[in-house]
Amino acid sequence: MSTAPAAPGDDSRTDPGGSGASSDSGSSDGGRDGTSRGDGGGFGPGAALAGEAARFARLGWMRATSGNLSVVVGRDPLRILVTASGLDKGALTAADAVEVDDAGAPTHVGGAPTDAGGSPTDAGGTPTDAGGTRATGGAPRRPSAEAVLHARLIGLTGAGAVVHLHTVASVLAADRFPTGLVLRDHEMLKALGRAADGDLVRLPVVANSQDMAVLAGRVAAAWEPLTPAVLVARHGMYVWGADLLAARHRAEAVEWLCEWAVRTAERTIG
Ligand SMILES: CSC[C@@H](O)[C@@H](O)C(=O)COP(=O)(O)O
Ligand SMILES: [Zn+2]
Repeated sequence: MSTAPAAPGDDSRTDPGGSGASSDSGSSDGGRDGTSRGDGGGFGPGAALAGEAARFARLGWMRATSGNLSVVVGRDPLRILVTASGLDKGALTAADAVEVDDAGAPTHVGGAPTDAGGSPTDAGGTPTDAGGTRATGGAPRRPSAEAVLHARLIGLTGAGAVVHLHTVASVLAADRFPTGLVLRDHEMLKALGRAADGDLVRLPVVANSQDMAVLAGRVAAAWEPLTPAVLVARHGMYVWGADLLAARHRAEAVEWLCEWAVRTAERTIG
């Protein structure tokens, strides 16, 4: 007898081994598997995404439904839980997340299995017309429009979590430093895993695109192995880490550095 696929927000299905628990800054809020208790209530990756999103939203970094977060829940094959699209990121619940594969395609659509392209199928693999990924008893949910980019970054970097935030300072910095934000001699660089003295760090900047394949290609071409962030012009930042807590701390550092750079440029250049 085959096992029924778990609902996308079903946190009981968490794969602790694949959740990115090997944080470089500890596990999230005490959760042994790095998935933590989130503000959305409960434990597991869905609750962790909701909790992180609520935290970022309180900072004003996920306004107007912007931004999206993801966490790895399995490695073989790669399975990623990503926030659902179009929702208020300050008010997510544990069920407001969708599991996707290494290409960013939903693995469960309408609670049913999918084919290799993410299209819904019946138990025998015949395509069906189910409309969207559905948490148990809930409304249909689609993965973030930027799930493809999350999957690409996780595949490239081996990260356990990715955060995408629409912060004002990251957009201002990308405007001001369109060829990349070069930084050195900052204590805050240590939060990015870099040295505080003499280490030249460049945050890459890429042009925005509404075509996720194009944007993912730009980010894939621009990212640098020692620098866990990319700025997207007129859009925001992508930051990654071993788990959600590491990604959060790095995002906070990127925001701090962007704000410093922009304010300093205003003061010294005008
Ligand atoms: C204010 S809409 C922003 C979106 O277009 C997108 O950039 C974004 O960050 C959120 O998309 P989502 O599909 O909700 O994950
Ligand atoms: Zn965005």
